Amino acid sequence: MNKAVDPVAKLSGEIVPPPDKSISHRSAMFAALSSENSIIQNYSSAADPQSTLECLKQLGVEIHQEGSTVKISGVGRDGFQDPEKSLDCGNSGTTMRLLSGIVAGAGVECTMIGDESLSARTMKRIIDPLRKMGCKIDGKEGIYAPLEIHSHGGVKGMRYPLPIASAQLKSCVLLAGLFGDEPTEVVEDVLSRDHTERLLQLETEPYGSGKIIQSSRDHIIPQQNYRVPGDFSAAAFWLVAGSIHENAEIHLSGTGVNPSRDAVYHILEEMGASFKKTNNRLAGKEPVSDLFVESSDLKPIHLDPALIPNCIDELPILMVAMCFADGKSVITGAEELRHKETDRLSAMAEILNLAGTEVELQQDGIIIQGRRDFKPSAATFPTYHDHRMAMAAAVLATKGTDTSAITHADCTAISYPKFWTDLQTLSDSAA
Ligand SMILES: O=C(O)C1=C[C@@H](OP(=O)(O)O)[C@@H](O)[C@H](O)C1
Ligand SMILES: C=C(OP(=O)(O)O)C(=O)O
Repeated sequence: MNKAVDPVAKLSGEIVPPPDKSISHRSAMFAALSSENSIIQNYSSAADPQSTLECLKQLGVEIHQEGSTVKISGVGRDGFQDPEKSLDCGNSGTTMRLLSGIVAGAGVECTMIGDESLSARTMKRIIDPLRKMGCKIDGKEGIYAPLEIHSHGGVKGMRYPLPIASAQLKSCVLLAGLFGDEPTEVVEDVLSRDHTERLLQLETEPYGSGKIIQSSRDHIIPQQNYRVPGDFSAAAFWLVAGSIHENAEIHLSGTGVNPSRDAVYHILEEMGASFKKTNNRLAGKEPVSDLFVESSDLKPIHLDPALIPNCIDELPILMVAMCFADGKSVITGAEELRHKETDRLSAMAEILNLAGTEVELQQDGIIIQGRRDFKPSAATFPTYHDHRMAMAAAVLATKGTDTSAITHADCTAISYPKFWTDLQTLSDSAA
């Protein structure tokens, strides 16, 4: 389905961002792992976190969903059943990489599958460490889904310096580590999102500029009773939309502002964006605030590569902001973008090019020549079925010279089912 996006003269109103995707996945998996029952409020209705619930049900976990409230009866580490069919992770890398840590650790006999995009994403990063821990796991051509997982003689704890700054890899190893008699220590030099350590209340200690996180069979897995915060990664589309429109005032209530996720807030502020953060509070272990953004003049930036893991999913929309910052902006150290739902570096270069921005694509980044008075050309923007490409292209198109089309627009349901309605709400309230 193509979606037409018209230029918008003004953007204003209040948005409640969708429930956080990363936290929703984890809340369900950790609730299942716990020996107690949990009630999770504001669980995401997006396709990816729903894939996680379906997989857990296949593993014998009792789950009742009423609206956005999800009740999960914990089965404990040893209560997972061998599923009758393959575990379908859909489009969700987080489901496949985190759940594989649990099922491989538990020695559940199963096959994990995904859609075309997920089946083309490397799983080598999790297969290698899981094998070192004694888990039995194999993939197509050794590195892709379907993943075949078998029972084994027990998980061996290990010390694991992370070779990639990836929260999915970190979480996978820590989750498998929960099944080992000896501790597993994950050494993280470059800090990535820390929801797993927070929500499981794992022991962490500082180590150089990073930290060491520990898991083992002795660790008691806490109940997961809380309200999932609004998704900062979804809110980021409106932070940028509000910054680049001359006539914008957007309120984003109940947005998660975990410091390991909110780098783009600070990057945009450094670029000159005008934000306010109020009503700071906690939802369970996670910080939440109400955010406000209004029109601003953006300056270009050379992004510090150390910040990349803390804004990895926001880089596509940050590239859109860079198109409106007067001068040359540079992103380096972002090769991981090539391993997402699509190659997000190439796809964004194509989208920005079609809009008329001068870009230079590099192996690990992009150089963008921005202009304060930039008027994106109307175009049919390809998304490669990638939700973040679709939403970034849509925000760009709201500044266009004429009506644009966004291809495969329904892919926004992967993380943000109400995206198109929210865009309409912000555009209508300006009429
Ligand atoms: O742990 C998570 O919930 C996620 C980690 C990130 O992936 P990597 O760990 O591969 O960087 C991110 O891109 C993804 O959307 C969600
Ligand atoms: C990369 C993403 O998710 P996942 O890896 O879970 O598919 C994303 O949501 O941008």
